[in-house]
Amino acid sequence: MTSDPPRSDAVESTADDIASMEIRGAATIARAAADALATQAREAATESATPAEFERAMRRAGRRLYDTRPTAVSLPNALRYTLGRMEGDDVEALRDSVLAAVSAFVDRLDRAQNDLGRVGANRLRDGDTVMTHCHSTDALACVEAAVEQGKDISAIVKETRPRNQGHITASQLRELGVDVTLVVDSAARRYLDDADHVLVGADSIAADGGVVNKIGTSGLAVNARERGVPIMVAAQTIKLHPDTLTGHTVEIEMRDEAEVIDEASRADIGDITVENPAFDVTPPRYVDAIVTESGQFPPESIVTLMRELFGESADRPWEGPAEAGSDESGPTA
Ligand SMILES: O=C(COP(=O)(O)O)[C@H](O)[C@H](O)COP(=O)(O)O
Repeated sequence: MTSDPPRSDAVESTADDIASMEIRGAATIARAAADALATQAREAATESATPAEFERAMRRAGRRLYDTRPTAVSLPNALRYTLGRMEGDDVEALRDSVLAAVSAFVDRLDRAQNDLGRVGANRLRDGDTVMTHCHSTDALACVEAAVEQGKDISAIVKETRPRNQGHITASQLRELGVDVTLVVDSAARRYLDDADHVLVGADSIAADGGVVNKIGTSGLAVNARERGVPIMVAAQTIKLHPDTLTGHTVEIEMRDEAEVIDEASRADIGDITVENPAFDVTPPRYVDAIVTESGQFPPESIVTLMRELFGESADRPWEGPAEAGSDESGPTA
């Protein structure tokens, strides 16, 4: 029986932080996972006697990161990009290939966010008000670029229960000098009359143009459409979910009920079921534009971009041959 290669502390702590949402948001998760793999590669290079052992250590690390949260496809796409470029005949070459891939991936993330910010900013006019939901660095990049273009932008920020990521958005918008009005989620429809755009990010975008984002996005989009407010989704292309090309659906994470209600209140109420889905799917017909680093797209045409980027299928390089005694046994999907 082969024993498992050691996993870096950086991988363990990054995985724990992603699961507990210390590290959160699709783009930030992708970057953290890539950085953790770089550390794993450096450590595995000193610990592995053979190239096969190195590859196994990397796959095992990838699998640990993959298993943290299921919905943001930026995470498997980060693993795909970095582990998919692992190559070489000896341990040093393998290590260097992973380090080069991580560095290229992180550069790409930075560039993609800046580029999509400029595309999104072109949709915003001087004096516009955006309504936001949750906290999206891609969405904020659009506002930041608009402000840099000298436009005066205001924001109505939904608090985003249960974890109030709207507070992070409000604080970062204030740092940009944007006027912010914070509202509870249920006040969104009332305040849509004051908004010129709904501006949200995405955790995953399906081949049919459906947008998976923080729970509450779909209701906001339906209300916005009814009010005639355009819905703009800011999402770099690592948010495109290649598995949906072959008919797979995106798994929606269900989180702990303790995020919704404390134990004492629950005991007072009596025997109830509490559900806490973290994300929902906004059908493409409610989305006006998906803003990416490659330009803006109507949701229906996102499939073409997805095919260009991924072909017809997506590899899962964190999955290797099943090995006895290992926790990296074959595909689960
Ligand atoms: O839904 C969320 C975050 O959910 P959670 O807080 O549960 O991770 C964000 O809108 C997207 O991840 C996009 O973020 P970004 O644009 O930064 O990738």
